[in-house]
Amino acid sequence: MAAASVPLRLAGHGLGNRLAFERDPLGFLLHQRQYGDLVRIDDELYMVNTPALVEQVLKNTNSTFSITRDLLGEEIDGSRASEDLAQWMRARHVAGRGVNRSGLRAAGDRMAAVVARHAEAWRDTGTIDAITALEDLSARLIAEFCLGPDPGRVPALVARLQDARLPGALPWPGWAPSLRGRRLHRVERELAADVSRLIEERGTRPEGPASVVVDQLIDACGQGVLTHQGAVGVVVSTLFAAHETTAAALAWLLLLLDRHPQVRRQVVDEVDRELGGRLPTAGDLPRLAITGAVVKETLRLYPPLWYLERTVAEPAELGGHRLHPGQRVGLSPFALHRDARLYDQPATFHPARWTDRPAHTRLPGYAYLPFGAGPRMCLGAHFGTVAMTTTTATLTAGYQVTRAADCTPTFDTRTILQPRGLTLDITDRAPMSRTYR
Ligand code: HEM
Repeated sequence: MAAASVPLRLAGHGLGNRLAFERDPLGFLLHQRQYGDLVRIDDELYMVNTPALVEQVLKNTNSTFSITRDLLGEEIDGSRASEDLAQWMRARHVAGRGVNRSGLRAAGDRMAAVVARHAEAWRDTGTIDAITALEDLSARLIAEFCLGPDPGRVPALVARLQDARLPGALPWPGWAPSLRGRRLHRVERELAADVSRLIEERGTRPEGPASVVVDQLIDACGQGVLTHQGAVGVVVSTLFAAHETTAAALAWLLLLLDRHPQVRRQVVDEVDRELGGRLPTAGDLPRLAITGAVVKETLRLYPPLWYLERTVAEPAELGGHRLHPGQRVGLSPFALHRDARLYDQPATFHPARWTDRPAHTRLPGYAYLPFGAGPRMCLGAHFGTVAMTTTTATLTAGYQVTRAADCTPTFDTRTILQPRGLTLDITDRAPMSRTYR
């Protein structure tokens, strides 16, 4: 491992760094890298900037380093001995068995039909707000996947939970955050109640179509591995973690295809050649190599989770520097993915880097992290990739998706990384190309 640099304060004192981080988070993350592999932002926060140090932090999460906020931003006890952590790890293990490749194969075959239905409605409207429409789609995809073909109000409640969490564009008055917190908890309770009812209904009527995820959870509850509340919790967290990230990634992907018509042409040719006008199934995806590379490259340039953080739980040494419990360590997939030491022309959208001379054959481990890594790696990495590839193939096969002339999207980093203000025009590609209708 390269020796870590002396930790540095960029702007002379810690507060300056914090303000710079808040003002322009992405610019700050790219800027701080030049100060070394391990950079001190202030007494509390350090950044790691190399795959080797990132590996040390992510691999040792749940022991030396911990996650101290849940997916909704609430504080939790993530220490090694915590019962909450043990319960979460059991629940994620069981849910993970349902999110595996065989569980996904059946769901993947149904997925394109859901995308096609949404796309027709978008085409009828003509113009869509990308984030709202894609969140609606991904909430539906993940709700069906977790809970079966009839997830009731769950997709709509997931969208409401998201709204309740997002800070407004204007600063909040002092009393407002507690109002927002109350609203967030109300929607969370409603969502948990609906999920709980759907799991119970499935438990009493085990015949008929359902989802592998919910059946795995019910089995685990029956064996005493998991409580009913634990099963509900993992579904709520999964719904929430899945829909916003997948929607943001798809929005970036559609924006990139609009900006790079020659790549779009390659995707259209591949989809026409491999699918011949029908909807994609899970079995088609391995042959959609260019589409898959576009998905990978989008997640490299615009990883929705652009910044990850851990709290030091036990005395640690990182890059030759001692860290103490309570201090925090940050790492940025966004900055790592744009590091010229790891990627040629890192700021260029170049999907062929994943197919022509596969970048991953030369990349060190922990250099490509859209889904994180280690024991807390994303539970839905495979589902997210399948959902993005299926959606891209279905949309490009049938429709022309272009950025509306009057919109200028900007970087939104308030929660995950999204193209704020992206509006898309959806029209039929060519009547003959849509034989699946
Ligand atoms: C393109 C889409 C997605 C991206 C970029 C993404 C990214 C991530 C990342 C980076 C983490 C790790 C956070 C950390 O280390 O602190 C994570 C966690 C998680 N993701 Fe995803 N995700 C996506 C889609 C999904 C989907 C589809 C699901 C569910 C099927 C899902 C479920 C989860 C869960 C449950 C966690 C928490 C894991 C834990 O803390 O143990 N994600 N995601």
